[in-house]
Amino acid sequence: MTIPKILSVAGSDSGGGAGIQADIKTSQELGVFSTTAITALTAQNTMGVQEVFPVSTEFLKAQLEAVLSDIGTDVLKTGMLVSEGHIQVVCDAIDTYSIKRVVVDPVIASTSGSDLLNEAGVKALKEMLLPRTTIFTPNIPEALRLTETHEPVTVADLKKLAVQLYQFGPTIVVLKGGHFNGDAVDVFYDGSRLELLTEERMQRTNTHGTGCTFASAIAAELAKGSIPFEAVKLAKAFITEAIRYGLPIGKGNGPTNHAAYKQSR
Ligand SMILES: Nc1ncnc2c1ncn2[C@@H]1O[C@H](COP(=O)(O)OP(=O)(O)OP(=O)(O)O)[C@@H](O)[C@H]1O
Ligand SMILES: Cc1ncc(COP(=O)(O)O)c(N)n1
Repeated sequence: MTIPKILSVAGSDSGGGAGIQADIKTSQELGVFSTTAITALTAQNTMGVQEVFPVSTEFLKAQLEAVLSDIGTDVLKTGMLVSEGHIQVVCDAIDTYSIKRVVVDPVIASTSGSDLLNEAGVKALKEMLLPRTTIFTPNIPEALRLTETHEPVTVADLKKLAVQLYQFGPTIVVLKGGHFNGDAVDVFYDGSRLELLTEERMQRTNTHGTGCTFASAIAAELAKGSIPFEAVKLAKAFITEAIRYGLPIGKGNGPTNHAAYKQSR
């Protein structure tokens, strides 16, 4: 029996809704084994990020080597990456272990406004990691930061932005429309095929960790052998149910409900 596996390289969210915790819960729900390499510990809850304690680049490398030299992985997924040095270590691991499927969620800042990747890290993300990326999943503020363009107003603007992001080198761009005005429209672009994945926008406050959950669902489905577009379609259904049944936990923005998709089947 082959067991599908993902390796999540991300930060720990003590509040349990985003980061490593979201990735583990999502892959478990989708029947995929997840290993982890933690880039930073955050003291965080539904109100925001109180403190960040980065792991040294040497210790990140030790975690990656421990996992990859023994267990291996079908897909490597990244979230919070802290700095240029951390990105270099991840790129070295991708090359050394010839990892062919890489899902990159460019966590630049938390929804509550804390920086989770420094300035040099944003440059390294563009120059080093994106050319090694299979599926790149920026949200609109991240896309604008990387391309230095204006806020998309129409769906045509969203499509243009996805095409611009493709120039950074990933095989596929999935531009997330959670921050768009109107429906929650995501754009899938692989250099020739451009598809829209559209769901009605739900008015919800418990949306902490939506990006991490969506990207890890894509990674899990790729690990199970789905082709990229099918993996993205399933991840969209997974996140839609997770947002619909978001959990009223804590005093601020609660987490999404990672169990909702499976319960709805
Ligand atoms: N209110 C909503 N209703 C329906 N779908 C939504 C809503 N908000 C986000 N989504 C969907 O959730 C997924 C994640 O998108 P989003 O743009 O929120 O990511 P993100 O900003 O990286 O998330 P976060 O930073 O909160 O972790 C996308 O598929 C998006 O369309
Ligand atoms: C460790 C970690 N990784 C990612 C996020 C982004 O999630 P959000 O934008 O929902 O705050 C986060 N807050 N913390």
